[in-house]
Amino acid sequence: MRALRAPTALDDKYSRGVLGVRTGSELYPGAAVLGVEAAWRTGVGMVRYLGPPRPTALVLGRRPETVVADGRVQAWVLGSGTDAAARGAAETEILRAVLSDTDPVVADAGALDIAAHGTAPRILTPHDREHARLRTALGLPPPRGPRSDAARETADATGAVVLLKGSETVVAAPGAEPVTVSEGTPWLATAGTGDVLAGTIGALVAVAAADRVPGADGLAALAASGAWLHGRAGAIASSAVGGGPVTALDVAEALPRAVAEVLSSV
Ligand SMILES: NC(=O)C1=CN([C@@H]2O[C@H](COP(=O)(O)OP(=O)(O)OC[C@H]3O[C@@H](n4cnc5c(N)ncnc54)[C@H](OP(=O)(O)O)[C@@H]3O)[C@@H](O)[C@H]2O)[C@@H](O)CC1
Ligand SMILES: Nc1ncnc2c1ncn2[C@@H]1O[C@H](COP(=O)(O)OP(=O)(O)O)[C@@H](O)[C@H]1O
Repeated sequence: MRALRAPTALDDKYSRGVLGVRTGSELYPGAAVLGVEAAWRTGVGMVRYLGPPRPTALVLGRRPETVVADGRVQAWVLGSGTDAAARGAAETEILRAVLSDTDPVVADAGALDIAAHGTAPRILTPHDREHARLRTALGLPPPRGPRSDAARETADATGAVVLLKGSETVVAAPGAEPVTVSEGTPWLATAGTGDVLAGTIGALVAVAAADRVPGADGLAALAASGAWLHGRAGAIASSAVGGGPVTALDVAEALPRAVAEVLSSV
């Protein structure tokens, strides 16, 4: 499966995929802006953002093209900039409904606990600390030994693709050999780049699912491609400032160049 395709004369905004995003909170509104920005910059037909008032206002301020009305989507990003401990009953019910449906889901941060279960095709995107917490909740031992072994075990236990973030990002699909993505720069170790990654992968999944909902192997390939594009965008953003530091928003803004590089090489 090709993770990226350029639009053609036959495309419209719906044929290119619609991504639904439920991220951000009053405490972490910026995470919503970063994920939505990244999704647009990766190339998707439409982004629907559904969240609390403050992040909604900030998302619209930065990206007025974002649709904030509910409606059909081809994939979801859930959880960046949210805290599972602060989630209300109504939001839990909505997330459960999404996770027991059939549209693919990218789950980050505050949605990881709930997305460990569900019938929807799922990509979980923990960093190491979130991964350890998730394993505890699942009754698995703390991660020891190679990160890829632990990620694979978590993928097997949840039935989801597990993308374990770090300087080396591991992508493990249930029952399959994990792959490692090391494209990027240590400058990516800065707040909010994980929120950008979730939006990037969400866009790739929505575009692919507009054609056909991917199976676990396809989802894992899209997750790895998203991690690679995100790493490449970080490297491009740093090069643009002579190899200097980047912010998460810089990474999102560099995504179109990373996408263009890939499309021009095929
Ligand atoms: N702009 C936005 O809106 C952004 C929003 N974001 C959102 O924030 C949410 C939480 O994400 P996260 O990854 O920080 O959470 P988490 O794994 O619970 O880690 C917390 C642990 O870190 C530790 N710790 C704290 N300070 C430390 C220090 N100085 N040096 C070393 N350790 C330190 C601290 O440990 P302790 O204090 O117990 O030692 C604590 O246990 C999540 O929703 C994410 O999406 C982010 O993406 C950023 C941009
Ligand atoms: N030292 C590093 N080298 C390369 N990439 C890194 C490094 N540290 C973190 N990253 C990448 O940066 C992102 C950080 O995500 P995350 O930990 O969720 O941060 P946040 O929650 O602040 O958004 C991930 O994509 C991760 O792979």
